[in-house]
Amino acid sequence: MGIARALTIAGSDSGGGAGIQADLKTFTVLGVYGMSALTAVTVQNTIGVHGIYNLPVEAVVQQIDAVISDIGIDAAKTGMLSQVPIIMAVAERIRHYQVENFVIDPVMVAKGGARLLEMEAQHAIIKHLLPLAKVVTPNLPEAEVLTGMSIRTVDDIREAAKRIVGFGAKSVVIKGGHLEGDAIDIVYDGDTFVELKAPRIMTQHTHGTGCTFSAAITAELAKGRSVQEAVTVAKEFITCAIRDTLGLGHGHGPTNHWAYGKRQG
Ligand SMILES: Nc1ncnc2c1ncn2[C@@H]1O[C@H](COP(=O)(O)OP(=O)(O)O)[C@@H](O)[C@H]1O
Ligand SMILES: Cc1ncc(COP(=O)(O)O)c(N)n1
Repeated sequence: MGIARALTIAGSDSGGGAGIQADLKTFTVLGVYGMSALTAVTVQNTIGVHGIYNLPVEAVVQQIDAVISDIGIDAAKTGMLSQVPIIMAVAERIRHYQVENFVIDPVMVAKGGARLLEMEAQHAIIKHLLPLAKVVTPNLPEAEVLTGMSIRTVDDIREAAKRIVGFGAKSVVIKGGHLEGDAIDIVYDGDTFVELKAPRIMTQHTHGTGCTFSAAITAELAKGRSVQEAVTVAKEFITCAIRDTLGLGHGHGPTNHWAYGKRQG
């Protein structure tokens, strides 16, 4: 068996903390060969999103075809998808190649408030993409948009998880990064609920946490791990990355993608 291979279909973050850059760094640290299909170029740093240039849908499809037909993949994930035609095309290619280990991070809005997905594209994610997902990783606001619910309590989170699995995703991780108290994520596979719990780290450097977390899940699935094993490693990975801060930039800085590898010795 050769090296595990993973593809990220996402936007570029020039600041290097989120998007394609976070995904490729995470794949690398976890020992997985990373490839990318770029959907958009963002002009971004730790202060905010200063510009967005979407790529033509053909460019996205051609990148996916080029790497899968030649190098092959063991898992794929999506991040920023921007527009309905890109979502439709990605869904079609994932179905065509029968990608089983498919992780969707339903990125909608950057931490600073800039929209990374058009409003009308939210429904396209539900209809075309979620039924293909092995794991979908919404944060709380994204889970609210996907379900149309307002989520306040743990019972609400469980109800939202059931609805999202009802859309056809095999499993869901609803991330509690936006709550107060411990950083608790709820995993649901249509059968059982599992809590991933870590202490909340007081820091403003959480740019790219969602990208990094979903990339770690993807990397572990690419190695043949189960969903439960993959989310457990990913939680450890993101907790280390937030804790061992790099302190870069003047705003919301990136996490430290090397921290987990150092921890392993
Ligand atoms: N301050 C924090 N301390 C510890 N864990 C955190 C913190 N902020 C986010 N996390 C964790 O990081 C992961 C990504 O969550 P979140 O930040 O909610 O995603 P997103 O970037 O999509 O908004 C989750 O596992 C969440 O619990
Ligand atoms: C290109 C790109 N993709 C995704 C995010 C979301 O980042 P976060 O993980 O902080 O929500 C981002 N800011 N930029």
